[in-house]
Amino acid sequence: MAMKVALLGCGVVGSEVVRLLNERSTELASRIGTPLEIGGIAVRRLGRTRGTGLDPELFTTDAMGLVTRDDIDLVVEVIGGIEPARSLILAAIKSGKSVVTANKALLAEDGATIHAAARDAGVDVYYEASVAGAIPLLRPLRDSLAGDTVHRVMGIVNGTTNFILDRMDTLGAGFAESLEEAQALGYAEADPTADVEGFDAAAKAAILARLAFHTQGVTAADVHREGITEVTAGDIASAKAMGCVVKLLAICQRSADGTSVGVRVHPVMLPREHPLATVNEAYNAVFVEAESAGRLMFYGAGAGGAPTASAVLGDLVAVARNRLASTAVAEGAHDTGLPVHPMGDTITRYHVALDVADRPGVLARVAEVFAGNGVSIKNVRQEGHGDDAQLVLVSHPAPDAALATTVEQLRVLDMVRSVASVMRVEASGDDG
Ligand SMILES: NC(=O)C1=CN([C@@H]2O[C@H](COP(=O)(O)OP(=O)(O)OC[C@H]3O[C@@H](n4cnc5c(N)ncnc54)[C@H](OP(=O)(O)O)[C@@H]3O)[C@@H](O)[C@H]2O)C=CC1
Ligand SMILES: N[C@@H](CC=O)C(=O)O
Repeated sequence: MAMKVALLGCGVVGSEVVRLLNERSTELASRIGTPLEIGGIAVRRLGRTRGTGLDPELFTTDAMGLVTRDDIDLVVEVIGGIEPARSLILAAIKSGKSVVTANKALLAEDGATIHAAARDAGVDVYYEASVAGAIPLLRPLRDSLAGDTVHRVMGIVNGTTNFILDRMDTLGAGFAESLEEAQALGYAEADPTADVEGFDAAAKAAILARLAFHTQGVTAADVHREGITEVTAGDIASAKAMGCVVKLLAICQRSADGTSVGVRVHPVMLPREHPLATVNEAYNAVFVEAESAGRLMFYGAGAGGAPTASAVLGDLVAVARNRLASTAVAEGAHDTGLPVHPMGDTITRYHVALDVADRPGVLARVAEVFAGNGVSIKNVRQEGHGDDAQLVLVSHPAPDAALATTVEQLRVLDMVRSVASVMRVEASGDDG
């Protein structure tokens, strides 16, 4: 007998899920051991042309009625956002359905509730598509690395911002036109503020931290977040001058003593020889550093309808197989309870470019401010002369709070006309 799938949402991702379910029905049936059949599709606007070729009778605006129908076995949620997605997923779980979702915003805000409900009901909640699109990353972290100790997860997890930064770097394109292009290609969230202000990457970072460090309490609100809206053409040029490229990174890291974790999303300058520096367009790439496995790198399409639908289908096959075997993965039962430490305690490195008056004693005064905050300078160079003089400094690793205070104090020095660029720097080696 066929297993019936309820699809919630039929937009960029949902319509590709429909296409792949139709095109691959025979292979999927043989891989699972039984066919999958679309039992219904919930959308917001019934009249919209979707080109799925499906019977219009399958479409409904009654999503709650659909997920609680007795003949539905599996639910795929690709609506996005917190509500009604949360209520629909919880209702599906309560009525014994396994769920596949791409919804990082919801999982980052309330994943603990959803996993607890799934454990109680003995059903699966799979969400590979929620982080890094097509890249198999979450199941390797959850399953393959379950016997190891992960120290750091660091990567590019938002396709839209990587696309924009890449266009700004390689073509000198503007921010707004690059964002419009990313939207047209189906990479951006329904509200692209989630992408450019770093909310989407922060949600993904929270999910990665939870899986990597087995700590259920990390939510998007715990993640230090800075987006790319403040990145200027000057920052890009400054990075270029240093042989670097600007990327928005998500970094989840155990503290040196292993008693807490840091979770952050912000732009960084990366040396061009760094493997993440070569990740262009909407591609994503994530480094995982584990005690015994060493360094692993995951790379692939991070956004877009078809790549994301591929991850959804992989999960659908997995949960369908589990259902046939009357088993489910109980996720989140074990909790290390590791707390998230404040950004100020995180060890980072800064690049600072200052427009300064070109007069004797400037460098000494600037160096004094760094020293006063216990921050040592790795290198310094002067560009230009007279009114155009710019002092460019890169610090050694130091607590982020000390670096931030250093910049605040530099801003008010009378010989500093303006702070032209401030950005964290990630080294090619281990000292980042
Ligand atoms: N796009 C991408 O590259 C990726 C997206 N994701 C995630 O996948 C999910 C879907 O994204 P995407 O497909 O791009 O989003 P879209 O905005 O393209 O599609 C959303 C779909 O949900 C439907 N919908 C919205 N509100 C309701 C509601 N209240 N009841 C029923 N249906 C509703 C919409 O209906 P209608 O068509 O009638 O408006 C639409 O079909 C999100 O969680 C997103 O974060 C994850 C990875 C990559
Ligand atoms: N808007 C997201 C879509 C995938 O998660 C992105 O750009 O990465």
